[in-house]
Amino acid sequence: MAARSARSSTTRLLYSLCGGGGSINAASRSSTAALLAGSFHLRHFSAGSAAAARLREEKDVWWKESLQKLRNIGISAHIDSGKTTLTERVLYYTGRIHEIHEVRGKDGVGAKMDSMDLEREKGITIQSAATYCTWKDFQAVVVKERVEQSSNVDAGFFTLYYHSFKKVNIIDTPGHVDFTIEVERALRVLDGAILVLCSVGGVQSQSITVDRQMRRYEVPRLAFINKLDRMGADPWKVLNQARSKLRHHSAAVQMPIGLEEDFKGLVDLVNLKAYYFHGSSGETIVAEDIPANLEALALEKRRELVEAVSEVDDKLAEAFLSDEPISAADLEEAIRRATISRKFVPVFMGSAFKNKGVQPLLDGVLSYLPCPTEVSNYALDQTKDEEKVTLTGSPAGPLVALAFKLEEGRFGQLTYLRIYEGVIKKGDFIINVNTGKKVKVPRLVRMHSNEMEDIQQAHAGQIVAVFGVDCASGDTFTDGSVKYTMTSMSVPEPVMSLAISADSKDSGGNFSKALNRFQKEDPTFRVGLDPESGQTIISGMGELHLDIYVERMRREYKVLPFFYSNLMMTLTWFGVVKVGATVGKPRVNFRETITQRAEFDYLHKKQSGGQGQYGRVIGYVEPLPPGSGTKFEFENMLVGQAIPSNFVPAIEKGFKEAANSGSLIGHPVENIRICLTDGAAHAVDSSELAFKLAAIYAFRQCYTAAKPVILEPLMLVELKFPTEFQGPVTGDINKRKGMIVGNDQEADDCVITAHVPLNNMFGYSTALRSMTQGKGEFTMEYLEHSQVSQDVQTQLVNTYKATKSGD
Ligand SMILES: Nc1nc2c(ncn2[C@@H]2O[C@H](COP(=O)(O)OP(=O)(O)OP(=O)(O)O)[C@@H](O)[C@H]2O)c(=O)[nH]1
Repeated sequence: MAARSARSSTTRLLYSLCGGGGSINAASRSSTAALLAGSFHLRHFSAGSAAAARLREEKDVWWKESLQKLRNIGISAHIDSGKTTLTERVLYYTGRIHEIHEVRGKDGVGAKMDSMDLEREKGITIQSAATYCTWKDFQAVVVKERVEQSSNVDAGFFTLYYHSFKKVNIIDTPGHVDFTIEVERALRVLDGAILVLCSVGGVQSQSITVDRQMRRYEVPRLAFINKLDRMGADPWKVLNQARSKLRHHSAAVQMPIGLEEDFKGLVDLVNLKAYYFHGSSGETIVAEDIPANLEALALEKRRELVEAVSEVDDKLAEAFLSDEPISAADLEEAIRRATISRKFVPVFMGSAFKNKGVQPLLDGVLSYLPCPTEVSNYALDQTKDEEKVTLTGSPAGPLVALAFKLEEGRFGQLTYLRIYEGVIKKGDFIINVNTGKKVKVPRLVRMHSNEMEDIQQAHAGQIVAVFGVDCASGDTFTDGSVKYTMTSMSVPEPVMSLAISADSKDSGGNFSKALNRFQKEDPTFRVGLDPESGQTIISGMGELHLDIYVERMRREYKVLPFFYSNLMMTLTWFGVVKVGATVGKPRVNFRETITQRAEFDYLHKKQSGGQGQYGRVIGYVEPLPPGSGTKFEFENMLVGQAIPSNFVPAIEKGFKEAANSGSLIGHPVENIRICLTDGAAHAVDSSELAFKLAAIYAFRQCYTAAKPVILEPLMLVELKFPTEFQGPVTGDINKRKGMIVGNDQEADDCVITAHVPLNNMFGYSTALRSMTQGKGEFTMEYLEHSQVSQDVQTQLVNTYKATKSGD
């Protein structure tokens, strides 16, 4: 009897190692899924507590090894660099998909990671998509142990197999700056990244933005120079641009064999071997000696690589300086150390579209990017005044997981989680530390683009999704034994707004459902109400961003939105709004601020009949120093009991409310500090309401004296067009009150960088197309809010007054 219970506890342990699904017999069968996932696999056992202890040890080793073989990476880049095309190849070579489909390919299927219809139609990525794959290094370890008979244990053998592959979780992110939040949240939870660069376009504006984001989240990265098959491909020029524009300390780890139409393969500069990619989809790699005509160049480039790595790696520097031969293994290790410590960016090359160079890049991901335990992550302990706690990244620790992305689906909310510590199992109760709510995990899945695979458990280092758990993006979950939160990601402020309403009462329900869902999923998409007109205002990161949501409303919620017309302008809304719909000019998100200190002394008094109101506030407003990072500051400088302290929060609330709408054009007032120095209260008539009103009126009283100004979003615009059109394009930028800050020549193209007010950029894609016979392209991203000129301010104030008096 005793023996049986000992056996059953070991059975349970093994059973849970197998994922808890099915019986032991079922688990012992060679299931492909289990092999792919990398799992324990039991053949036979008959053992007791000694065996259980042994298994526990084995389990620890397995966790450690499994984590060492895991990579969580993102693929980010400028628009159209080939991120989705590259990911499609990765999925194909790793066996996740069985056919390659192109972005906007002739077969009309589209790439796996662009699963939304809109993405496939437009050929752009809108939402980041997650997937995972396994690559090389299959391991089958057999543990065979004889267990002797003892008082409570049967004699016998157990044989334990475990298998594991190197695994890569990948997030493919959009390139367009309007969807930058998708890049932001992916990078927040990833351990490494591939920065894709176009071998013709080089380092473009959005490459600089995503590189900055990678820097912000301290993400080690590899660069992949894609499209070597294109005319004008010049990887060495792009490498130099990465050094100068991105300040990368980098060197190539490969060099091309031929370029453009003659691009045939790559020389691996670490191993000094040439690789060619044969087969209909480049699946067969043939390694050969370096072609004789490239040998000298390959040696020179290898030396360049060794020198660059030696500059940031002492161990390699020692060997390099003493002129010792440097083996491939030593060089690989040094590159790994330098990349993980973010001192070096190894540069890979290839053509995703022509199926060349993708497998060596995948090898590079495993060789040079960190596994989850090599990246330090920390949380804030809410029980110790937000003290920083370094997370071990071990599955043995308490559960700590960050919800970094939400999607509302037919079956409820799908929440993407990055697990930083511990294990999460289906059916577990977990605590949302931000809300204090305890929730059950009804379903745990692993994502493969828009497909899901149910799993029973997931451990530290993994990226999974849970179904039916209500939470906000950025919430932290634990098992309740700790109260940690992860710092959240940086969310940019929306720069553009649009008034919108449903076409009929019938679609009103769907209209608000759609708005609620989009707002919850995307922190850069906001919905508000214009207090004066009562219109619903949607705000986002740009025209394309708002356009995509309007189109999704039509398709997914069957709402035909009606746009209010401010200026009765009919715009062709990126070709989406048809039937001549009247579209109001989208509103730019202006802000107001003050330029000098102004005093206030306001008494709000109503003492005739009924309950009286009495509150006096005295103090001053002043501009916050530039770059202070705070938008609104309130300082209570009261000494003594002129105003009882219980009224101070109401005063702060009043000032905050007043600052929501400045009196110049009704936009929020920012960069302002309010100091309350004195005041007066009445024993009977003072109330929170009286003081709140006093603060609102005090703000209005002193606002003009504080010399308010209007700020507008200024955009960083990058234009590329054939040089012959330089005259009209630069003339047009000047007309739009833009300031040209960079002018470069790239082959036959002119590349101009300019700062232009967003308010003057509406309809620019159409204008540029007609100025350049459709050959020009541009990207635009938010730079800063800057003060408008005096004449623009007068014009805006007059328009605001006219609208108000017309209401
Ligand atoms: N010639 C050539 N074209 C490529 C290569 N890689 C991608 N393309 C093409 O470039 C275009 C853009 O490719 P995508 O994979 O959608 O680029 P992306 O970076 O994912 O695009 P966004 O996510 O919308 O920014 C498509 O037409 C691809 O077929 C390449 O290696 N060579």
